[in-house]
Amino acid sequence: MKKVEAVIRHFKLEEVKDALTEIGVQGMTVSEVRGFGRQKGHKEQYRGAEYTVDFLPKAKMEVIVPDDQVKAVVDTILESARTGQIGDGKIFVLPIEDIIRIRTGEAGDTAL
Ligand SMILES: Nc1ncnc2c1ncn2[C@@H]1O[C@H](COP(=O)(O)OP(=O)(O)OP(=O)(O)O)[C@@H](O)[C@H]1O
Ligand SMILES: [Mg+2]
Repeated sequence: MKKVEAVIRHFKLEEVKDALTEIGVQGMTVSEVRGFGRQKGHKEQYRGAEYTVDFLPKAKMEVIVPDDQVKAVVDTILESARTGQIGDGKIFVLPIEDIIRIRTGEAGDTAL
């Protein structure tokens, strides 16, 4: 299992969620984050306003999927989150050791 973590633009959240749901993703966690990429200190557009602050608000999406679904998930995020402008975000893929469904105690793949 892998965790696909994507830092994306807020306004893309629904579109990315819908696209991932369509390819069979069963669950996800979303949070509000702030960060910067390689244009640190430069101006970037956010909801029509220009920001010069170091930390820009972004949305972070976390999805745990079986190894054989990682490529489809990454490709889907690439397609649905991209505008082509700087600040589109980034995708991180991390190994996941285990996952346990609290209600039933099921572990591993069956707990996804
Ligand atoms: N190396 C990194 N480590 C952790 N978070 C990062 C890293 N790079 C980017 N991020 C996160 O992703 C968000 C968006 O990054 P961004 O898309 O600006 O990356 P970039 O490398 O500057 O690419 P681009 O040139 O397309 O802007 C940042 O605000 C930050 O939250
Ligand atoms: Mg950037």
